[in-house]
Amino acid sequence: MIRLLAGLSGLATLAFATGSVLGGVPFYLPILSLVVTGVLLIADGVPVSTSRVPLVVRFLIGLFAFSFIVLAGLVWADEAGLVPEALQSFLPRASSPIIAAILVIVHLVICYVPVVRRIIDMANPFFEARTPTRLSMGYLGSWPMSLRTLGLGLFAIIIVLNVVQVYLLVRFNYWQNLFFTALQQKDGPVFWTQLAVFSMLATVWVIRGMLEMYFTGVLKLYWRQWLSERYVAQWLSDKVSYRLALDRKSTDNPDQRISEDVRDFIDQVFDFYVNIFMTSLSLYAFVQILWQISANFPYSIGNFDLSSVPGYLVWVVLIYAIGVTYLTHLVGRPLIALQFRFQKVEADFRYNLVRVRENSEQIALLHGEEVEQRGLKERFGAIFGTGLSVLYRRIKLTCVTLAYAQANVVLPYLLLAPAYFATQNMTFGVLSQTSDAFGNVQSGVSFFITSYASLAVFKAVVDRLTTFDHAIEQADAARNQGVKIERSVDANALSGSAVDILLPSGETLLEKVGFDIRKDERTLVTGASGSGKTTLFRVLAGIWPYGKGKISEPDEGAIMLLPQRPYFPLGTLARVMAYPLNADSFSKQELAEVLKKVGLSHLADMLDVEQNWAGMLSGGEQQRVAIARAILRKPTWLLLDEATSAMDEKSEASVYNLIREALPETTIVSIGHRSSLAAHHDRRLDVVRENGQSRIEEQPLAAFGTT
Ligand SMILES: Nc1ncnc2c1ncn2[C@@H]1O[C@H](COP(=O)(O)OP(=O)(O)OP(=O)(O)O)[C@@H](O)[C@H]1O
Repeated sequence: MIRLLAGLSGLATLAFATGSVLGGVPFYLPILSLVVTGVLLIADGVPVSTSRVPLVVRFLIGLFAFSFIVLAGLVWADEAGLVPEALQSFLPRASSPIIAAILVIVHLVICYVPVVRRIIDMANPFFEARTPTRLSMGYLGSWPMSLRTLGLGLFAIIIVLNVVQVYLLVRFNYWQNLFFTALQQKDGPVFWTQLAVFSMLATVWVIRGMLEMYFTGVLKLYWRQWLSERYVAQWLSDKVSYRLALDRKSTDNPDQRISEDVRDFIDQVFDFYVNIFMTSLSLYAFVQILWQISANFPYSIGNFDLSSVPGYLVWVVLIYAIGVTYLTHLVGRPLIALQFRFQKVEADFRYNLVRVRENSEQIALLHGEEVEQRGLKERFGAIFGTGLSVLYRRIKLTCVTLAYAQANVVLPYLLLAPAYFATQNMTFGVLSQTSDAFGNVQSGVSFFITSYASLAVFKAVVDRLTTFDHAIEQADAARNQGVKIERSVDANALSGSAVDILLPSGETLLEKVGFDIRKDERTLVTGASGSGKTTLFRVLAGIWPYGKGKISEPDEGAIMLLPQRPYFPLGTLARVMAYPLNADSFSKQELAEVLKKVGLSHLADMLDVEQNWAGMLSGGEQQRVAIARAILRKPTWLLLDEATSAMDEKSEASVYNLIREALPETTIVSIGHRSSLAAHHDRRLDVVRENGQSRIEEQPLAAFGTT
């Protein structure tokens, strides 16, 4: 597509050059056309590599290049006298193709600005995604398309709507002149005509606003859905979330990054681009108007005729806007740090409340309410203090901005009134139009000056997402990096030789240990608290990334590990039991039978009940549900890490007997501290911790509990 445009633009260059030599066509058209052709070729990978320019920028370059060719073509057609008189008023200004060509060039250049490039690189994958989706537009219907078509299509519509907005602003500006002049001259017919024109313009204005809101909202939602799903998939792929949690220094709050930061990134990248685009266009349009009008307003300071400076009103507005924006910056600057602090103390307070809610039982048992109240009061004290500082700073800032807004009402008149009174034939319409153009230029300049502050906030969001990306990449790479555990498949044993198991800090927990757990015997792993039993199980289950040595074990799917505190997802009891499979993977009857077997027959009628099961069931009952899960899954190897510790000895014995009956093909490896467990196993491995290091020793079962 871009190449086709480059070809068209190349042909246009030849046509414009001929027109220019023959006379009529302005000399800059062939030059610009040549430059646009060059940019298109570079964007398409000629002569540099294609990957340099992201798709989303190539698309924008293409869009603006197309506008350039059309606009330049119209200007050319007008010069050639091909446009009928009636259509003259619809022709673009001679300068319009210049803006389009500038936009083409600027978009290529900004690709090479490092910070902008980082932002584009983060935004681009959405616009490249070929994932099929449906664009549904309420009553109008819905259409299948790829995300890439949807994203680029909506983006193009939004840009066109913004161009329409600037066009309308300019039309309103001219309308002011005609309308107020008609009022002043008591010209009834023109007044009524202009009122009708206004109604039409206003209607288009309202419809345009609604359309922009709709398309922007839809695009942002699709984009956010895609980006959140991508992050969630990366986060939950191949144990990345677990490894991220192990390495606590790398990323805080992945939840916040996936929800708030993704939302903020999309909002800000979008608004930032659209605002810059819109403001640039409007500045361009209104600077021209103000520049032209300046000549009509003679203004002298003493003997100096200010109006002898070309476009002096533009310079005045520039100096004024820079001055006031600088003042606003001085007064408002401390607010950024204060806001940051305010968000932090708010988050601290909320986090404390959540902790109290989650641990309400412990707090009640320990009579900790008073201490908690004091803690919460202190946290709120920080909110109060910071809130007051924010308030005072805001009042000062509002004082400046309100005064500025009021001054803006009269300032243009203050500047223009002397000329208005001194010039007999100057209409009130011109005065009003000038004041409007003045306001537009001034707010455009202010936007550019203040946008650096939003860029700072924006950068913080981009940084948080980039570090998250890096952390995910690192956690993914940690699987292979520094981890020297060689795994080979052996369906009949869990064995290891010269295995070092390390902690995330690099410290050695188990050094050069060997073990051989065979399929045909039930093994009990014992050892003092903190000796490393659970970590050994994590290594066997394939989730612990820190270590080296050789391990042989069955395929990952053959091993199931039940921890002391099982995880219960939110949802129905059937879902909890079937996890991680779907609830409908098992029939209700099957689930009810297993519940009965593990001694939870009283829950058999509640399989479809949705509630916080982890909060409602006792520790022992939760462990029984986990055993039920294992019975449903029928693993070849079942690792029980104190998975029956919350049960009394009798219940524990019946659970072990049940496992033996229900899962005759399954090999059990348990971790436990109770001597009664010896009866359910054939051998014992003891993890001994001495001088800060642990080793594994074979010990007689009979000695367990008596040592
Ligand atoms: N994610 C981690 N980060 C840092 N240290 C850890 C981590 N997990 C475990 N450890 C440390 O490793 C050591 C062994 O822990 P592990 O849980 O394997 O012991 P254990 O023998 O199962 O203890 P217990 O019988 O009390 O359950 C402990 O000192 C523990 O603090």
